[in-house]
Parts: sequence; C-alpha cells; structure tokens
Amino acid sequence: MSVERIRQMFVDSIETKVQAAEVLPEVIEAAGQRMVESLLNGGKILTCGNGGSAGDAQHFSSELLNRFERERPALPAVALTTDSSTVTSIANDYSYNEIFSKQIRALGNAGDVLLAISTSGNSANVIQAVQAAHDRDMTVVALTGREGGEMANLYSAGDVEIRVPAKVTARIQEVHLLVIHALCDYIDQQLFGGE
Ligand SMILES: O=C(CO)[C@@H](O)[C@H](O)[C@H](O)[C@H](O)COP(=O)(O)O
Ligand SMILES: [Zn+2]
Repeated sequence: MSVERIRQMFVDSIETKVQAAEVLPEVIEAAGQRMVESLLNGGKILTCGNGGSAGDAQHFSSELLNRFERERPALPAVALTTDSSTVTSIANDYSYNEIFSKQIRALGNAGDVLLAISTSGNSANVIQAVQAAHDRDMTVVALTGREGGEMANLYSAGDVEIRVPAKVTARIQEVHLLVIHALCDYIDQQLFGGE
C-alpha cells in the first residue's frame, strides 16, 4: 500500500507538470523578461515565502548570487527569509505579517523585482510584501497555485502571476521549483547568450 502511495505521488507530480507545461511557458517568459529588464537597469530581485516556499525563495536567490548551470558574473538578489534577527524582531515587535514588507520598505527601490511565493496566495505576510513592493514602484512576479488567493486581486499592470494549475500544496511547490530553474535559465540565456 505505501509503495503504491509513493508511486502515485510520482504520477501526480508528473501529471501536474504536464498540465503546467500547457499553460505556463509564455507566462514564465514574461516574468523572466521583467527580471532581465530590472537586472540590466541596475535593479535587484527580492524574494519571499513561508515554509517550503521560504526554501524556494532562497533557492532562487542563491542561484542568482552564486551560479545556476554556467560560469557567469554574480547577479543581485536578496532572500528576505534569511536574516533571523530582523525577522524575529519584526515579528516580535510588530507582527509576523510585516516580516517581509518592512524589509522591502528599507531595501526595495523603483525598478527592483519582488518574487513573491505562496501556493495559496493567501499568506498575509506575502500579501503585505506585494503591497510594499507596489509602494516602492517595484514589479511583482508571483508564484502561486489553486485559484490565486487574495493576491490575485492585488496585481498592477506589469506584474506577472505564474499560477500553477493544481490544488495540493506539495504538487504546486514541485512545479514552483521547476519554474525557478526555468527563470534562472532564461536570465542566463538573455544576459550571457546561448550555450
Ligand atoms: O512545504 C510545505 C508543504 O509542502 C509547508 O512548509 C508550507 O510551505 C507552509 O505550510 C506554508 O506556510 C504555506 O504557505 P502558502 O504556500 O499558502 O503561502
Ligand atoms: Zn513542502
């Protein structure tokens, strides 16, 4: 029974990726374009998310700051999940909902991009991050799932939502990681040429 259950997880994950491949490539390209424009203009990419999505936010920023698949110059990105002193003090003194938005108000500049990751689109701290990014004239790229959640009501012209067509958090996250690698590949191709 458990082996069958494990096998079914692989099947479900593969099917979710096949469905995502039908609808997401053009949207991922649009998101990659926003990121490349920002980087070419001296901007940077801030990332945030909770739980597994915090890991995804850090995964993306480390691939920009260090490298993805090839040798190339370091690219500017900051994961807003990693500074435990800042995160715990904002949560302690103000509210957990402000842990990302307060950092964005300090670090975000016009033309920067926020990569906001939430499988439900309903995490209050990610919602407040999107609002803070707009206040700073930043562009938002959102990685979401399900029906897009409350975040779906917040986007401005120029923002890009990459919404995975799935309902289970883990399956959505598995596609988010693939999208993150597709964005890294797009950025490297556009900035440093074909390989
Ligand atoms: O990784 C997982 C589940 O696969 C969890 O840690 C998950 O990320 C957490 O429950 C998050 O708090 C969910 O937040 P969100 O995706 O709805 O914004
Ligand atoms: Zn997980």
